[in-house]
Amino acid sequence: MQRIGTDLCVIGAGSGGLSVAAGAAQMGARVVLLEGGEMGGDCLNYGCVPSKALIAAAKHAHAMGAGAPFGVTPVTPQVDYAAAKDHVRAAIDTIAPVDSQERFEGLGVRVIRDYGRFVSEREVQAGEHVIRARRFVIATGSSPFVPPIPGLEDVPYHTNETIWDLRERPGHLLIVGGGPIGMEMAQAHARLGCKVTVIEGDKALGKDDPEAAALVLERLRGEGVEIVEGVQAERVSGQAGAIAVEAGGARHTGSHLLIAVGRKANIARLDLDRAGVKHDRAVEVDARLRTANRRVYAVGDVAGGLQFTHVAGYHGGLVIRPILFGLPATAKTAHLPWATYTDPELAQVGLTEAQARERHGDAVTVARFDYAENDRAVAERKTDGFIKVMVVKGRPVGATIVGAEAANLIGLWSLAIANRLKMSAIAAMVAPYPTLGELNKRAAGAYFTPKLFESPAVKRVVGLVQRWLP
Ligand SMILES: Cc1cc2nc3c(=O)[nH]c(=O)nc-3n(C[C@H](O)[C@H](O)[C@H](O)COP(=O)(O)OP(=O)(O)OC[C@H]3O[C@@H](n4cnc5c(N)ncnc54)[C@H](O)[C@@H]3O)c2cc1C
Ligand SMILES: NC(=O)c1ccc[n+]([C@@H]2O[C@H](COP(=O)([O-])OP(=O)(O)OC[C@H]3O[C@@H](n4cnc5c(N)ncnc54)[C@H](O)[C@@H]3O)[C@@H](O)[C@H]2O)c1
Repeated sequence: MQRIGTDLCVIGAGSGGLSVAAGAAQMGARVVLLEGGEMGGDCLNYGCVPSKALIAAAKHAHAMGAGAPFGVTPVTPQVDYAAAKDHVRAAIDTIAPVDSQERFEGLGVRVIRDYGRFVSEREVQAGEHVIRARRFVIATGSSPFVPPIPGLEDVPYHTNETIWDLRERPGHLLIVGGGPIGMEMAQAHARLGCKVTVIEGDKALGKDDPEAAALVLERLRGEGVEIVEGVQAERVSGQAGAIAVEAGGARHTGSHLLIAVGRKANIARLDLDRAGVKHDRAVEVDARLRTANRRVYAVGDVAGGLQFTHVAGYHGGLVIRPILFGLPATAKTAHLPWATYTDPELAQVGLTEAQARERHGDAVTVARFDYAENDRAVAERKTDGFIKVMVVKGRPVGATIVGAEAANLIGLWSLAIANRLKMSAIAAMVAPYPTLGELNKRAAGAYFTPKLFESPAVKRVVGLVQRWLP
């Protein structure tokens, strides 16, 4: 057994752990980083990167059949599904060096490729090493939750960890779960030529604004994706190539099955009780991301809040302050955006309209602008969509965008909320013409329109000034 003494031990080399390790090492701390699986974690290997790469391939396939309104004869694309998966692999391989053991060792981090578990309040064991550290950061992420559906264990199924290795194109992909994973994969596979059925126990994209989600679902249905809502998958049967899912009294049959019903925090291997770290289904943290053990922090998916790469990165940046400098830092959530990369994209930051009305009642004004009124959207035939901004006392408290480039557009509202900017600051911005970026400015304009153009007081003032102006 080799004993190592260090300032900081980071457990998990995904989006959160890598942010902490890179920042701390570059600022002079001695850092040990443990990773039991692949460097880069879920996002690089099984999540964001492969999903966005497959979506990109699907977008190309879709475009080949969608040129008619532009005067371009549609053709049925010849999809080589295995080659699309090669593209997915290439995207992962291109990004992998940034998250690699070599790069982190180059930054001065000691990387140990093994799973870690607490053996005391101050020590973690990983293989042949026992690491005693001043501070620990748990950044072990999450894994696909596989529900105990009768029959599932006897049938071949995929999760987000295995679907990227599938090289034969599914004839008919059954997807259980209509959250972001389910819907992104549904549209991508439909566009790559698969028949797709989504079985959703409640409402598909149910965590998002219902009006915006409905627009996405309408598009997916229009592209041939069958979406069955309000029915739980109750039983699974069959074998490779012929699988049946029974749900709500109906039997859905397909060739392949993807389970996408949410995540479970990776805490089972950690022996958290040995460290006095409280946990339920995730590690319990306070607003400063501290656990019940004052030497131990938790960041990212394992901390049980919003489960996104940029949130794990944000957490990582935050905990460096107390760990390195002893300064307090509180995690805020109001400005954290998320996006679902369907076409149209669906993005949210802060409160939805329903949440804003519940919290602020009549004090909320909803400023809205439609893509159909944006000239660039018209030129590109991307007119499906809208932006809604929830405003209280002149400041945005939330924004919902559904439509082309929604994920890019939402960033401005995160900036506004993070810095408590007023709507006047967004209205003062000048966006180049013609861009989708104008949508943000026009939404701010829509907030002021009734105040300026429908106000008798403003009309009276203008009338008065005009009488006296030389
Ligand atoms: C299909 C899919 C698509 C997604 N798309 C997006 C997207 O577009 N945008 C977005 O923001 N988010 C997306 N996400 C979510 C995103 O991947 C996660 O929020 C993010 O990876 C969380 O980072 P993390 O550092 O908390 O955990 P992870 O990235 O999961 O990293 C945790 C690491 O810890 C390791 N580990 C676990 N236990 C131990 C242990 N005991 N000892 C040592 N190592 C351990 C694991 O092997 C893993 O490498 C997607 C997720 C999925 C599944
Ligand atoms: N674009 C992105 O940023 C992105 C993409 C994919 C995933 N993610 C992250 O990964 C997380 C997990 O995604 P997800 O889609 O697996 O989870 P999710 O929890 O968001 O959605 C799962 C869905 O499955 C349904 N469900 C649960 N049990 C069911 C059953 N037995 N039968 C039918 N339906 C059932 C739920 O009602 C829910 O709508 C997301 O919440 C998000 O944080 C992000």
